[in-house]
Amino acid sequence: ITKEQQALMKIITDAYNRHQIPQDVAKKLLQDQYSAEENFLLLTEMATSQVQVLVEFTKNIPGFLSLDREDQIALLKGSAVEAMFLRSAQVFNRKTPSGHTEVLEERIRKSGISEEFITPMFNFYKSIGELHMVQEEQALLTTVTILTPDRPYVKDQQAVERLQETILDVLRKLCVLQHPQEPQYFARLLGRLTELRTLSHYHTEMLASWRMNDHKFTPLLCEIWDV
Ligand SMILES: Nc1ccc(C(=O)O[C@H]2C[C@H]3CC[C@@H]2C3)cc1
Repeated sequence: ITKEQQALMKIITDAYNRHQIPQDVAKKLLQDQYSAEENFLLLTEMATSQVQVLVEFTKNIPGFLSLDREDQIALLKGSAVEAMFLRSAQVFNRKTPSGHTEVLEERIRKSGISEEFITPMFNFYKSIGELHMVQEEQALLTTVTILTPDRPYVKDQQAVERLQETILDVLRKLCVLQHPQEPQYFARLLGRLTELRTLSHYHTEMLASWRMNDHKFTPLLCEIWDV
């Protein structure tokens, strides 16, 4: 890893750690009662704050703000679900001492999300947990997801591709350094991104089923997901 690649990794990882869900939102998961309504409202608050965190994090990706403005929006809208599932997988797998994990799982299971989406979601969380990613890998993988050139409405795909390749190069080298006994680790990481795309299709249906039962979303979630 070259000096400038180390600098790039540091910028991205620091930004990733700096922009986290506010503790008060995470703490709420433990307090209030368990009605489906209450759980749904908590998840809405969690998802909204995760999107806000995503926007702030993305602004720190070197080169992102130099992209065409409309392409920046297209990348954010196109990657929000995947970045959110990646982030919530990491929150979920961080065995917090106070057992947030079970509570969060309980709330997700009892929030009006139908079983057909719950299963793939928790399978994904498990498959992310099994990777035991270091925080740099988490930050870089999320960045690779955001910088996906073939999102809908991206005009200058080349410019996005150049940025993504830079990050992929650092991530590949980092994986070799962090997991020397596992040469195919980098490929496994990228395989998770494919699983993420499947999840985002489930997510769209999840939103539609919530809308059906006139569940209220926040303006930010409506805007980022065109609901
Ligand atoms: N009104 C909404 C509430 C929650 C979501 C959502 O995607 O929730 C995400 C947070 C974690 C639990 C389900 C997914 C992952 C979307 C709209």
